[in-house]
Amino acid sequence: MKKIILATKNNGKAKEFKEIFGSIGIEIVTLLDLEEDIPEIEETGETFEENAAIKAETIADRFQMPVMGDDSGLEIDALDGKPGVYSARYAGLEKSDQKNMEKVLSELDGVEQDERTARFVCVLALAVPGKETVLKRGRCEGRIGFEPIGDKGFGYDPIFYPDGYDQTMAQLEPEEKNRISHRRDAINQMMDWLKENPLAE
Ligand SMILES: O=c1[nH]c(=O)c2ncn([C@@H]3O[C@H](COP(=O)(O)OP(=O)(O)OP(=O)(O)O)[C@@H](O)[C@H]3O)c2[nH]1
Ligand SMILES: [Mg+2]
Repeated sequence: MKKIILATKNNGKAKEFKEIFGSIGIEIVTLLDLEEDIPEIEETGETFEENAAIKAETIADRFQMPVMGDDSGLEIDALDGKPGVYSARYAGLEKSDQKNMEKVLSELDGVEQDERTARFVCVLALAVPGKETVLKRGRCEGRIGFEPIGDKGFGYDPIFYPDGYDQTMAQLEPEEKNRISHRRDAINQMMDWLKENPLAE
């Protein structure tokens, strides 16, 4: 398999998938690369797994080809796992990374450093027409800071300190983020599965 369709319209994800798969010679095509306009896919699931499957299966049905979907987000322990599956739209439907971070920081007002534990989660779904969808969950543990720092990455990266780092995810070089991220973890698990269960060409 030399080309994979990724059912996303998120530029940050698209870039990371292209970097990671590019390094092993696989081309990633996303919904942002297609000429035709694909309607917004409604994320009606209550779990990352359900939403990743909805995205992958919708596009796999449409093109009758194998498709991967990524549903991901941030789970903050002091907020009982929020924003979770609502990470992209936490501060409203217009999807502003800035506003989402502000909302999280204000909800964590008064919460001390030791209590600010969190993790990024990435669930990858591989949908193949006529087959059962395969799901893999990746994680990256860390803590939420007190202000946004750094301008790399996307989403909540400027307020997330991965365990073992005194820099935020948005201060790390892309290669470093891609080495330790939840997305990398999920991709590694999916690649391992694909080695055991190769798709027919
Ligand atoms: O700082 C971050 N670093 C990451 O590495 C990361 N991965 C996910 N997220 C957050 O979780 C939402 C995904 O929501 P999501 O899976 O529904 O994707 P999306 O709606 O942005 O695009 P699509 O793939 O659905 O088209 C994103 O928007 C971000 O807020 C991240 N934040
Ligand atoms: Mg989404």
